[in-house]
Amino acid sequence: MGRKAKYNDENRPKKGKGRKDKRQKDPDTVFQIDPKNIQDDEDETKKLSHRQKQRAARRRKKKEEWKEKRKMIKDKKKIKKNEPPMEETEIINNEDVSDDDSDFDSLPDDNYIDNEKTESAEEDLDQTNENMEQDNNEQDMRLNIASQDIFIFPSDDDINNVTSIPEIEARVKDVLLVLSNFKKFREPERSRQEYIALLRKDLCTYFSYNEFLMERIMNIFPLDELMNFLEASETQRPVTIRTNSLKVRRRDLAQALISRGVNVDPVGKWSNVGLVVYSSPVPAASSLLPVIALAPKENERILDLCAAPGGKASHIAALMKNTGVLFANDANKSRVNGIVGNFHRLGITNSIITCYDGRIYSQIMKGFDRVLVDAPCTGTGIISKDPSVKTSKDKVDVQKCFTLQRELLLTAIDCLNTRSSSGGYLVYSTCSILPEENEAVVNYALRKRDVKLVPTGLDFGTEGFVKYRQYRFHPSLNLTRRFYPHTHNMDGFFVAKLKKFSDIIPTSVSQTQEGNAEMMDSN
Ligand SMILES: C[S@@+](CC[C@H](N)C(=O)[O-])C[C@H]1O[C@@H](n2cnc3c(N)ncnc32)[C@H](O)[C@@H]1O
Repeated sequence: MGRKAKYNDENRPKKGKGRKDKRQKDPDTVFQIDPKNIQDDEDETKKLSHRQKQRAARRRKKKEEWKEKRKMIKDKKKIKKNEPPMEETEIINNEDVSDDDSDFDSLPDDNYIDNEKTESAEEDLDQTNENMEQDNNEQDMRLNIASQDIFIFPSDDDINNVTSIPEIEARVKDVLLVLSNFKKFREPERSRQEYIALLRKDLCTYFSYNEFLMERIMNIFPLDELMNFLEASETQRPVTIRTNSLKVRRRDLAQALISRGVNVDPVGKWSNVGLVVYSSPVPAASSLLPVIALAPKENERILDLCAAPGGKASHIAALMKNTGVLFANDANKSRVNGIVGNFHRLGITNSIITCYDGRIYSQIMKGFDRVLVDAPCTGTGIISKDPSVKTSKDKVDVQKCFTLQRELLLTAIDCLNTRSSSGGYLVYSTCSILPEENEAVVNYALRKRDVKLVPTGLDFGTEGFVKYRQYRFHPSLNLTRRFYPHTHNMDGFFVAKLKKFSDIIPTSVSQTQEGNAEMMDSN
């Protein structure tokens, strides 16, 4: 017997182990930036390989050298001040070389201070003690750091000849720690860029990315979020299915699946057709988002410009309740055949399926109430599904993608009917997380056509970038939404919704805007 699906029942009593146990857990973050996690040398030596021990020895040696340097600098300062009498200087030096704080407290003062000394000598002594105390505090602070495992920047040989993944993992943790408090943990002669470059190299090895894509991803996220994203992209997102509301209600579908032993749950309050499946392979929750944002209405004329294999188009048809007309287009003929098959199976009867290059669609047909552009992209949001993205995408791929995306988006806008009584809306989406394919493409369309961004209607997701590195986008780009595997437990995705106001094609564009666009082009 399956279990009954109960919706709208928030107070359902908690049951013991069961399907909830199969929920995908949050990603385990191996890399945590926590100074407390640093081992001292002794602990470390117990677990280390031969090469690691050699490195640890070099670290200790370097530490000693640092201590010596500090001591010399301090001694010089003392001499400059010309304060303490000889024996006190010795005491200071003794204390100075000691690693044990208790040395200072236990100094037999009386044995070292001549009772015959003048008042001014006593004042000198007070001053010296004060200095010593200060030095002591400083040293305490230093020792706190020294008692931890200070990360010594590796030599080129060490960088290039890492032999094991645990070594890389340890080094990534160390570098993250240094970067988390750069002033405190850096080596003075090393720049932040050097640590970042080392981190990038190690992350590429650890997670198997090429340097190009890793650099792009590192530009998007702060370090702690970066690690979460990389970890989350190693794990497949939960499978989500959409109820075909043309044939069945979600409640009945869930019941049918549960009675066949499939573990399902509603995907979330934001969708009334999605079900999360806890043990099988198919599309992700993010694919529901663009259609929810498009908000198709009955009896409208709607275009899905890049529709194959028809996942989102069939969702649109269902929301239209098989009324109006849905044009489902794709440039790829064999993929178009997939749409035909899927539409038959799903009982969709309001559609016309076409196979054109989307970039010329406005020359074939126009006057749509709504258009969806679910654009072809680099797929950097779905790395967990297609890990080849990690190594196969380069600068040229990104350029090719955003050039095509811009052209498709402009044509899609031209296909929209400005005078539509119910619509005039367009949704642009990608499964990429790169701003070049998302905010920059939409920003380009804002300059080239008479359109404005409007809220997506999705009440979750993070805001699109208005600023990204040195680039500045139109402030309304904050209305677009980004979705990430590590924050929303779904594939990486981008959704923007635009409203068209007229067929006017703006000609004059401010220099700054053009400048930004050129920067994105040359990026
Ligand atoms: C992200 S997929 C679309 C997925 C689809 N919306 C769905 O939900 O099933 C992008 C699609 O764009 C199509 N495509 C690529 N270049 C195109 C072009 N110039 N015109 C129209 N479609 C194109 C690809 O064949 C691919 O099927």
